[in-house]
Amino acid sequence: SLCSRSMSSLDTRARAVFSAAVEGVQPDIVVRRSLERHGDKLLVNGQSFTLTNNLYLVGFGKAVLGMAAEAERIVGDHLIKGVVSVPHGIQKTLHNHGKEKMLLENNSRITVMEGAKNNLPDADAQKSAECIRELASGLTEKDLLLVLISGGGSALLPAPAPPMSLQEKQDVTQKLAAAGATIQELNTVRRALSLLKGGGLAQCANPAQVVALILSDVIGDPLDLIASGPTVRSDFKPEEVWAILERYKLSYSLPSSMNEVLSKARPHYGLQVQEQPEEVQDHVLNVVIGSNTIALECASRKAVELGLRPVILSPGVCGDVRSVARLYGLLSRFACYPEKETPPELAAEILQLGPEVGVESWDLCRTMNVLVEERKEGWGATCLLAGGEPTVQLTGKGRGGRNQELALRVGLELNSDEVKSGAVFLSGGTDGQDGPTEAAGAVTDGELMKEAMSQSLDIDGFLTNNDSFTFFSQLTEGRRLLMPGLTGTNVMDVHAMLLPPSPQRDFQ
Ligand SMILES: Nc1ncnc2c1ncn2[C@@H]1O[C@H](COP(=O)(O)OP(=O)(O)OP(=O)(O)O)[C@@H](O)[C@H]1O
Ligand SMILES: O=C(O)[C@H](O)CO
Repeated sequence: SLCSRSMSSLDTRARAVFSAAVEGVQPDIVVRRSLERHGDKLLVNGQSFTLTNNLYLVGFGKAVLGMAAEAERIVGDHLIKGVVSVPHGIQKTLHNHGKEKMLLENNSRITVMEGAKNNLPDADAQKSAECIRELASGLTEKDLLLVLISGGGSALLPAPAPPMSLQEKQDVTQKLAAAGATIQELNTVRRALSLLKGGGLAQCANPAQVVALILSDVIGDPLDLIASGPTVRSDFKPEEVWAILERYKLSYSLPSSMNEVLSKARPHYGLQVQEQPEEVQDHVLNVVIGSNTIALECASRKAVELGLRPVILSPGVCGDVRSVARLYGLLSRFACYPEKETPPELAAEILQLGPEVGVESWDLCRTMNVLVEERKEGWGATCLLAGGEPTVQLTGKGRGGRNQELALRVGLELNSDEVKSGAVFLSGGTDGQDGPTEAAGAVTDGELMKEAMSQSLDIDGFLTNNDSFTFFSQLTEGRRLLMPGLTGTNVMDVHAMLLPPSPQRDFQ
C-alpha cells in the first residue's frame, strides 16, 4: 500500500517498537508512574500514605538501583535511610554506559551494597540481606517501608534458615536449576529455606506499613514467586518442596540441615507458619509496576504511531523455541489468506500448538480474527506483539541466546514458499542481553536463508551448535543483530512480527 511504502522499512519500525517496549518499563519511569506525591501525601495504587519523616527503603534485584534513584527524587525529603542489594559491578557498568540517572546522588541516604557475582548468592549478598533484615526489624507502626523488587532479587537476598548454611542452600538451588527446574519450582524451594523470602521480610517489618513496588520478570506476574516473594505471605508446605526435590531426583542427596529446616516449619518465627499472622498482610501493599504486559502495551502504542495495526497475542509465551518459531511461521502463513478463505486445517494446527507455547486458545482466536480482518483505511502492516520466555535445549557449545535462536528459526519459517509475505520478525531480551552475548536478539525475514547461503554460512550447523550469535555476527556484518546495550530493566523477552498487507487483499 502507499502508506507502508512511504514509511520507513519494517525492519526499522520493528526496532522502534522494541525500543518503545523497553522504554516503557525503565526503572525510573515505572517508579514515577506509580508514586504520586501531593505535599505530605503519597498515593500508591489508589491508597494514600502520610509522610512524616517516617520513610525507609530497601530493595533487591537487577533493576532496583534505577528504581531507588527515582524513588529518592520523589520522596527523598522524608527518607530516613535505605539499603539496596544490587548485582556486583552494576554501578560501574551503569556509569560506563552513561546511565547516570540510574545511580544515586553522592549525598544519598541509601546505602548501595553489591553482591551475587554471576547471579549466585554469595557472602556479600548475605551481608546485604542481613542489613536489610536489621533495618526492617527496627521499624515501628509509625514507619513506612518502601520495598523495591525486581528480577534477580532471589540471589541478592539470601538468608538461609538455620541451621542451613549459604553454601548448602546454594548447592540445592543450583542442582535444581541444572536439572531443569522452572523458576516456579526453584523459588518454591528457596522460599521454604529462607528467613526473608515467602513473606519473611514483611513479617520482620511488622508493625510498619509496607509498600512493595515490583518489576516482574516471571510469566503471569505471580507476586509470591517474583524474587521469591519476600513481602507476600505464603503457606509453608514441606510436602510441596519434597515433591519438587523428588521430581528432580535430589531428595537423597540433601544436607541434613535441610531436613531439619523442612521438618521444623520455619523455626525462625518461633511458630508454625500456618500461624504466621494474617494481619501482617493487612499492612502490606504489593503492586506490580512493570511487566511484560506493560512493555507490550507501550510497544502497541508505538506501532500505531508508526502506522501499524497492533495486535497483542500474549505476554506469556514459553516452551521450546522450535515450537514457538513454528507458531509464528503458521501465523504469518495464516495472515496471507483473505478473509473467508483461510484453510481450517491451518487454524486447527495453530490452536493445537497453543498449550505447548503457553498461549490460550482464546488469545489465538482473537489474534487470527484480527489477522484476517480487512485493513481499515490507513493501516499498513500489522504488528503482532507477544512476550514471555521460551527455552532452548542446549546441545552445542556455541554462543547464542534464546532470542537470537528464535529469530533464526522464524527466519527459516518465513522462507517457506507458501509464505512470501514480506514479514519481518524481531525477538529481543528487554534487559539488552540475550544469554551470555552482547546482543539482545535479532531481526529476520524470509530472505535470511538466501542471504546466509550467498555468504556460505551453514544455518543448520550454527543451529546444531547453539551458535546463533556467531551466525548473526558473521552474516552481513552483524546487520541483523539487535544491540541496544544494557537497558537497566528486565521484563523477559519481546517478540514483534510485522506482516505487510497480503497482495490478494490489496487487489480486493
Ligand atoms: N548458546 C546458546 N544458545 C541459545 N541459548 C543459550 C545459549 N547459551 C545460553 N542460552 C540461554 O540463555 C539463558 C541463560 O542466559 P542468562 O545467563 O542470561 O540467564 P537468565 O538470567 O535466565 O537470562 P534472563 O536474565 O534473560 O532471563 C538460558 O535460557 C539459556 O538456555
Ligand atoms: O529473582 C528471582 O527469583 C528471579 O529473577 C525471578 O523473579
